[in-house]
Amino acid sequence: MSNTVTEVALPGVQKVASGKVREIFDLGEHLLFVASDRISAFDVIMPTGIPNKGKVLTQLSKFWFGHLQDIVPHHLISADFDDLPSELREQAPFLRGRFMIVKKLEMFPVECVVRGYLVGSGWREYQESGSVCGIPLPSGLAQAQKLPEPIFTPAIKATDGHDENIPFSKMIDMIGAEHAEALRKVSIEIYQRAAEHALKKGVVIADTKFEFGLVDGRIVLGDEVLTPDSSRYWPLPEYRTGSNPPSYDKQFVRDYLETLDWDKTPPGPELPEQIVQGTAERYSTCFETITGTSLKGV
Ligand SMILES: N#Cc1c(N)ncnc1-c1cnn(Cc2cccc(F)c2)c1
Repeated sequence: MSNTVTEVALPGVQKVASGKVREIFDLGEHLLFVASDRISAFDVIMPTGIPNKGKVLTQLSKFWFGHLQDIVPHHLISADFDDLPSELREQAPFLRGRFMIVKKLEMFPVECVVRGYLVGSGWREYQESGSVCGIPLPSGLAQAQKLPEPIFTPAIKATDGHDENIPFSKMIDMIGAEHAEALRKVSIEIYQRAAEHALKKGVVIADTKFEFGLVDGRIVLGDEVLTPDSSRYWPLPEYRTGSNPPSYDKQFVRDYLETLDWDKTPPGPELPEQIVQGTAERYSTCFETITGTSLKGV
């Protein structure tokens, strides 16, 4: 049977939000943030899941929340199975390792993107204008080159689901100068801390996206954080400038899809078992490399 994955449904709890690969449910005082094994490539969700992907991304978020909590408070309350309500422990054992019980935040309607390397839409914009999101950059930079300093390029979720870059001035209009400047500062600080840690482990975190909210007027880090779904992870040994470096986690899937006569529109094609297993191994290796611990027992 193919390892297909459907949206998570949970008995007795209301779903309040869903993304490509994650769902949020209302537990009353808190929220339940669930990561599925779904994987997307070229912005299309594949019908075949990657075993343990949701567990890896959840446990990576838990690691990074702890690693960064001296800089910024976070919304994670617990990722321990024993802390789930009893009816969920009994009826949804598949949640083990892939959920977070989180505080309810008053979310800012802005995605806080930090770019440390010149790649993707940033590279394309730089080639045309010498700047990224209106931020001028030195001339002569190569594709995937490390930027002199990380840049903050906020975005909003467009109606078609894609991220739309906005100028910092619009972020100020949306949430006020005090919060906009505070989010820019803390986003760059936590990206730098994480990127430095990852580089020591042989992983380049090229860019990432944070989401924040407020609790009692205080800024709190929400969503997932510094996962391969919210960030570009590159293996350092394969990192080169001048082309798009291979993705730590998704390269097997991307390379396989490029061999198909597929027009990159939904539905995505089923993934062969060897691609699934190879990708699952990349995710678990990524977790062990970044955290220095094993997923076994989670
Ligand atoms: N995190 C968080 C969070 C929180 N702690 N409190 C209140 N709201 C949110 C919240 C609401 N939507 N999102 C985006 C999002 C993320 C993941 C999956 C989705 F479907 C949608 C985040």
